[in-house]
Amino acid sequence: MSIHQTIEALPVLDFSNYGRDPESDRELLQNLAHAAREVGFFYLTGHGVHQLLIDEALSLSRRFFALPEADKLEIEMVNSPHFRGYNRVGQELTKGARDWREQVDIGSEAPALPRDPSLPAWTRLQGPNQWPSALPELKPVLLRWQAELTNLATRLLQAFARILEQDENVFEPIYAGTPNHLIKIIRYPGRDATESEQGVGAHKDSGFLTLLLQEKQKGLEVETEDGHWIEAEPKAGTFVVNIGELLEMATDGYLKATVHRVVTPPASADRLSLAFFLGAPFDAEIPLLELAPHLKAQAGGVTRDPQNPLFRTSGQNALKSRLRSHPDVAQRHHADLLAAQPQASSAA
Ligand SMILES: O=C(O)CCC(=O)C(=O)O
Ligand SMILES: [Fe+2]
Repeated sequence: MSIHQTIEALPVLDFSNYGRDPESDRELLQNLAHAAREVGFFYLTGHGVHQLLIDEALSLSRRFFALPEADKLEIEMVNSPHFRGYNRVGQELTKGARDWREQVDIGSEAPALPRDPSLPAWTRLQGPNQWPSALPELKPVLLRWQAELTNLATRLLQAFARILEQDENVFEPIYAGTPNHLIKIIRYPGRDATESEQGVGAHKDSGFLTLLLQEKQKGLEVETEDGHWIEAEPKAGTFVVNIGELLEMATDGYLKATVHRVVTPPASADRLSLAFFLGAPFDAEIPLLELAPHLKAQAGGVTRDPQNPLFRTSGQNALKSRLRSHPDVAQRHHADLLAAQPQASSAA
């Protein structure tokens, strides 16, 4: 990558005029290319997601986390072979260490497939979500959230295709039909209620793109190429967008998935965020784009980490992340797969 100076803050991109006229598109795409290559993280304004929906999604998430524990445990993830549902604080691991956050994972909804040893193991990821009976309003709002953010992430992916000098629809197999996405609603308790600073440990996201909504409390930090951390504090009206491992793979490292983490909030504060990960359908093969020579010359290859092998089949990649992040689910439902799995590294 091309970092020659210390970056102090994430860039802000305004998407409101995207697609209206070639002149403003050119400027936006230039800024996007810059942001994507320099930090791999940026704030997005003009995203078109209605403030009322944002407010509703945040307030219902808060109400979910305020429910009595028994109501939350009704949808505990360990009940779901498909890694859906609620995790208590300290239940999820990043690089083998506990993340001090509670969360609900909601994926693309589809019927579970029969356990058939002749099917690839990642088919076990497909299945229904769990929804809390104590808060029935949560489901319709998060389904709208899924639909809106899939739409936004798709438009962003088209813009990424353009900065890669590809056809705008080169990633269509990723989002046409039934796209694969994951929502996490997350609450990070304050320092008085945790045992460490690790809200979520340093990691890369495993999908194509992540869109993150932060409520008010800061804590997200992004690692720059020169190894320092910049704060991505909440900015009203914005999403934080970042690149995941699948986009790194598709571009042979021209675009990089950037390492980030969340630091536990101070005592008596807490932090709420909603993360949306656009992945690829589990049966999709991640394409390796044929980049123009001047782009290819800047593609440094995919980061090789023996602890974190990357697979071209999307489902295999997703299963790897899920098994190591949720050892309780893995033990209960997928013990037969564990011996074959390498440990550590990405959170989602
Ligand atoms: O909560 C946040 O701000 C970020 C969460 C995150 O990075 C993740 O879940 O992958
Ligand atoms: Fe992340």
